[in-house]
Amino acid sequence: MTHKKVLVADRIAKEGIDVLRDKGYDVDVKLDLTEDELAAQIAPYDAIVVRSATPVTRRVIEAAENLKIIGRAGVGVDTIDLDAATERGVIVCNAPTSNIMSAAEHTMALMLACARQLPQANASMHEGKWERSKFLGKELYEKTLAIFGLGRIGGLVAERARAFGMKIIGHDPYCSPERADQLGVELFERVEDVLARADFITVHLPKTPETIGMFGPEEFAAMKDGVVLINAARGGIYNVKSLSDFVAAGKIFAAGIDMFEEEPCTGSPLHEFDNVLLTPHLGASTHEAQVRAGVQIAEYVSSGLEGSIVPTALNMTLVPPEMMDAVGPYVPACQMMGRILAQILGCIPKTLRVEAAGTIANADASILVAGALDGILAYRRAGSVTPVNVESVAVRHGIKVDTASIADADEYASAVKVVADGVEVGATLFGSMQRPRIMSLLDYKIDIAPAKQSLVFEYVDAPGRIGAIGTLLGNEGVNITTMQIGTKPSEKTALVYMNVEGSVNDQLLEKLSSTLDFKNVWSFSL
Ligand SMILES: NC(=O)c1ccc[n+]([C@@H]2O[C@H](COP(=O)([O-])OP(=O)(O)OC[C@H]3O[C@@H](n4cnc5c(N)ncnc54)[C@H](O)[C@@H]3O)[C@@H](O)[C@H]2O)c1
Ligand SMILES: O=C(O)[C@H](O)COP(=O)(O)O
Repeated sequence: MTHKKVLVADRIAKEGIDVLRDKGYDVDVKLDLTEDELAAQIAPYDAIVVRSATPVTRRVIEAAENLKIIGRAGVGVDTIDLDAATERGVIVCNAPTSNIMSAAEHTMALMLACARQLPQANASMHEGKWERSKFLGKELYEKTLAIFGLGRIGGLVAERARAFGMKIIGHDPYCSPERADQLGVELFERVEDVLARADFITVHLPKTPETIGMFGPEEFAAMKDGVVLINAARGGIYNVKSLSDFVAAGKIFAAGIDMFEEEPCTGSPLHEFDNVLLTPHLGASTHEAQVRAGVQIAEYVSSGLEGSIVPTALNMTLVPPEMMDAVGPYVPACQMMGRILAQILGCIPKTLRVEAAGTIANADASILVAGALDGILAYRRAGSVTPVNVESVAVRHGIKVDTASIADADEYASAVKVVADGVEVGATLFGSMQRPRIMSLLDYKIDIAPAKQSLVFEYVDAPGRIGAIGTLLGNEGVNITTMQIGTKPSEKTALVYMNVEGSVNDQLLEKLSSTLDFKNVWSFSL
């Protein structure tokens, strides 16, 4: 009998490797492979386990003929090409709670070390000096700590900082007021309001296009003189060049940096300063975190290889066969509807209702809710929403969820409707590939297979509107590939859903809105 093969490409705890071997897998540990070497050797493996040192690139994934699952023994998956994995049907999962306590404790260690100048004092002692007056520090007590990103690690840091008597403020557009209250954090909507108030600032954000470079010259200038800055999240959230300029100018008392844009990092402008405490990505480097990460990822990888639920799958939700048969094909449709609602609402909704109708009316709706919530939160979260974490994710974001079973799906065999803060979208599946098709939007009846990019217009119905939209888009080089019109005769309004190709930007949307008198115009990227 041939055994499934697992490649462990980064250092993980022996306990994790033991779990994989005990389950009967052939486990090879090959460390420090280059991309070329990994691409050349990956073909026979069913699974690969990595940390942050070994990127799993598109090239590696495309060379992986048997790969079913990529396991990240830790939190961040920014070194894994999620799109390439999803395209190839390869599950990507992580161990998102394994090292958060260690990362939070490392953050506190950096804060205290910065505040009391411990590295400088230690270096001075090792040089045989006794310089008591040189190292005058700051207390944490009664200082204001600003936390950017109030997720798992940000929350743990808030709890710990409270024990030091700090006042805690924060910014996280996706954190509910209830969670902020629970954590004792005063939330601010605007970044600049937080910057001006903080004595200490720590970031616990994922690496996204929004967060990379989130702190540049303007933000540093808006901070208090003598601020202490910590980054144990991802390199580049503080722009390194401008951070070093502000350290050089004496604006910043100290900085504690655990993460770098390029790793390994053995030289940077920050290396010049004694009051910048640098650690080589050590947030998760504790015995306890490594055992947890190794064992958890081994269990999840095994679940994936055996076809069971992988609770932390980031790019797909695996469900048991009986559930999958009934509602599984609706998961992508629910994710798509969630993404549409997120783009209409522009914020996380307070209420979410999922109605399953027709032949799926009596199936377990948790997977549909998970799909819808996953879509709504898709742009913001590091993790995915699955039936396993759906309840806690909803509570964490302050979303009240309810579900309904409707026996009759009108002219369809089955359908799902998702309503967020009163905004409705419905979909059914069509064809042998069971592709999602939107059948209603904002209670307008339509019937369209959504493309990657679409424009939606709601307006008071009158002759010539579609022609005018078409002419304007044509003039701007935007091609309409399909469209559907829905009307509400009683309100004398209409909605047109257009799949489009070409460059749709804010200027074009503004031009459309100002030239033609619409009730609403939306651009969706799916
Ligand atoms: N130093 C280490 O070794 C180490 C260890 C573990 C995790 N990490 C990193 O720490 C970071 C946080 O991890 P986590 O597990 O707490 O993640 P998380 O997903 O639980 O929390 C991230 C939070 O950031 C918020 N957020 C997203 N975009 C935002 C924005 N533009 N502005 C404000 N808030 C925003 C999200 O709403 C969320 O609450 C990640 O980058 C992770 O990779 C580092
Ligand atoms: O995202 C993470 O889990 C941390 O950054 C730790 O990364 P590591 O496993 O490479 O130490």
